[in-house]
Amino acid sequence: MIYTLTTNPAIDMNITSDTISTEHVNRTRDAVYTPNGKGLNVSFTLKHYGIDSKILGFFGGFSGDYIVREAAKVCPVMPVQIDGITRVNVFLTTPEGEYKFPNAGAEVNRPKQEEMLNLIRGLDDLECLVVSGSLPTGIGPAYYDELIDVVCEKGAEFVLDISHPHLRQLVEKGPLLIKPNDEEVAAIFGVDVKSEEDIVSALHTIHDAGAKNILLTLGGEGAYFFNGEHVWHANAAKVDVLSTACAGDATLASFLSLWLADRTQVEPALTRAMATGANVAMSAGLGDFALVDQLAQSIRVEIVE
Ligand SMILES: O=P(O)(O)OC[C@@]1(O)O[C@H](CO)[C@@H](O)[C@@H]1O
Repeated sequence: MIYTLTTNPAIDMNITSDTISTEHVNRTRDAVYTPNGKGLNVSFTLKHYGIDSKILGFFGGFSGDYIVREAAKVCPVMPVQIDGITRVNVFLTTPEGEYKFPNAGAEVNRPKQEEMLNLIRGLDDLECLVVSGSLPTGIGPAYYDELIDVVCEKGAEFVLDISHPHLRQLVEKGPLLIKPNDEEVAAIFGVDVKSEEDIVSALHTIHDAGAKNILLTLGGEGAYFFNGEHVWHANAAKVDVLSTACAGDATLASFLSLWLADRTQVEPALTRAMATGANVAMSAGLGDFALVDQLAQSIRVEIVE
């Protein structure tokens, strides 16, 4: 069974405003509220493609209750209940572009952190843990080591989609897959990714450091995948972007939906990933995936090394 762990879930509030000014009241419209957080988005997208997963995370307050209730309609949820209130993240679309305001998240104290570690220790069917997103208040980066050590003790695999600088050390623990973007690769691994030559070299550096597979996303420039043998490139579908929130999570999940079960299926997995990510960027939240097949027609995947 795949489990997703969202250390810092959120209700995403997507709103639109024609103006953004400190001088006037900024009236907003078209509010869309969705139960989210990076790992939850992965579970929802996997479910769309017929792959079961279970959701782990820290949840509290009215917002936490809402997320657990809504998520449970899609996948089993195993919450660790915290005392604070799960955050609400704001995504504001304006004529100039999108503003993202992720909140820090309610505190998760040490007993709750241990409760999660024990919960994972007790999972008899754990095959792969997807750890996604930021750490809330109260949790330091060493917690990622604790989580991964529990997963490894159980003989399971793990996927990391985190932007914490500690990712540099965590790759030494041999993640099955990491999904950085170009900014994260530059900031965390200190390597430039301006040209294809840079990118291929960066992928080798990260693989040599311990990541078994790397899915490097580059927004409008598409994505690269490296499995230690070959490097693939897929272009990005051209779409009218409404909100990029959730697109990266959907890209990761849709890739996993084909590739986890059969790791030779890189081309179809990358095609599905790029089409799904583009479709999600056309709507607030994850949207309905309605245009994935159509967008997939415009994706070309090639081996570049
Ligand atoms: O603060 P994090 O955990 O890095 O990101 C949280 C978040 O922005 O990521 C998702 C989109 O990827 C949203 O659903 C959610 O609000």
